[in-house]
Amino acid sequence: MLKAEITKLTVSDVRFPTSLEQHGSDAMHTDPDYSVAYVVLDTDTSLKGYGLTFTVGRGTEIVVCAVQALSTLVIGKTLEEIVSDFRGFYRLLTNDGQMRWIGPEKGVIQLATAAILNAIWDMWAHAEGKPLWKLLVDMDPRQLIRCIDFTYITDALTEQEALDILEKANKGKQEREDQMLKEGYPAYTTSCAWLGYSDEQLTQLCSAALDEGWTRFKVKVGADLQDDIRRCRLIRNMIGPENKLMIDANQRWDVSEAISWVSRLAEFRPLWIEEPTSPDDILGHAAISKALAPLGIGVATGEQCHNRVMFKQFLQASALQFVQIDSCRVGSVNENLAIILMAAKFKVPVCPHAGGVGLCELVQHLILFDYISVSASLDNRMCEYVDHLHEHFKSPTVIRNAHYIPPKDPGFSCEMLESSVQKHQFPHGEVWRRILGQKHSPII
Ligand SMILES: C[C@H](O)[C@@H](O)[C@@H](O)[C@H](O)C(=O)O
Ligand SMILES: [Mg+2]
Repeated sequence: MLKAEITKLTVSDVRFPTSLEQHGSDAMHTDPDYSVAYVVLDTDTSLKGYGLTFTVGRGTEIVVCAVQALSTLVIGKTLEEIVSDFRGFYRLLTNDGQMRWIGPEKGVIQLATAAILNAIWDMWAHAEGKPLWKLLVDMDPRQLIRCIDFTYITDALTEQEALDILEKANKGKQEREDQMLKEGYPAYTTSCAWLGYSDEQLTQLCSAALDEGWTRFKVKVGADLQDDIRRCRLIRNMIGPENKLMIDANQRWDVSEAISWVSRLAEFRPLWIEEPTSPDDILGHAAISKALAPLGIGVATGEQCHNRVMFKQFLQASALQFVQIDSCRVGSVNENLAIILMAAKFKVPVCPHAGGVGLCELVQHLILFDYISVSASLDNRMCEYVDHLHEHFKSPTVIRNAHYIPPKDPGFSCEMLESSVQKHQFPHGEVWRRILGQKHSPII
């Protein structure tokens, strides 16, 4: 299977009209249509690879274009050539002498890189007949290290240190894998409290979630302080003093505003404030972290953090207390391995971001790897879950008692149902023809 040669890359613009019901809405993204640039790699054998990157609607066509631009670097390669020097292949994609100018390693081009590399990892896991988390867990630490590009991060984490972290975590690995298979990985839910939901909806969804066994809840904040106070009070009263509450402002504030706004919400005892300000403002996050620490509130960020270099600086500056890796924002598994290992070195918990379509499916593999092979801890750790659009995936996430149950099917859980892809293609799929055909649609 490793000898398979990639013969074709197909990329589609697939969008779901979630904005019609305000699913996924926050203080900055008030009308997201959860979307993906969806990649299918064909080979000269029956082996295929499926990958995606997440977007929120308009602009997905630009990511599709970037994937097409990168495709020339992929077609004609065998899986073996790629994975036997995965670090080299990562650099080939991210350091093309001309295309790196439109990055480097950030923005649209990095989203496109993620979609392609996610498809390669999916193909590799398929070739080995394992779910991706298991492929990673079983991999020799030296081989894992050879998948990572350490350029620009050796002042924070050397290859030797990364290897030491992995080797140290060898102890107890089997027990942790067994525990995960039995109990699953702890999750929190965001889908009760999107910003555009009414108080009635919030109450109803939160009460249903409590019935299902959820104990950790995230609430969107940042548009209006009085609304935030009312909504946080409502949720805290419903979930009681013991359950966990997190708040997420999606980059809405300046630094001093973030500190004063969150101080007003401190009475509801949020565990963290997520993305309080610009995702690029490392020193701003450090100032917010310092100001909120006495209130027992941490800072979480990562869903729009460009790359490992940014994460390095966040960690070096003590600018975050929760690392929110994202399976589609940075350079796929390769770059997330670097981030997970840096977080371990700095002893900061990883709590992945998954608010989007497909993000839960993908990131569960990475957090299972983090627990089994790196951190060996569940302290202050949980993985985000949103209850939207799983029905479009061939191997959707399985949640039991508010825990992610490890996927068993081979691959990276990226494959979507062909019928879903067809129907939701933008703008010619049946769903969009219908919506765009209606005059005065809120989406146009
Ligand atoms: C537009 C999206 O739904 C975001 O609001 C979402 O990813 C969010 O920040 C999250 O943390 O889940
Ligand atoms: Mg968020």
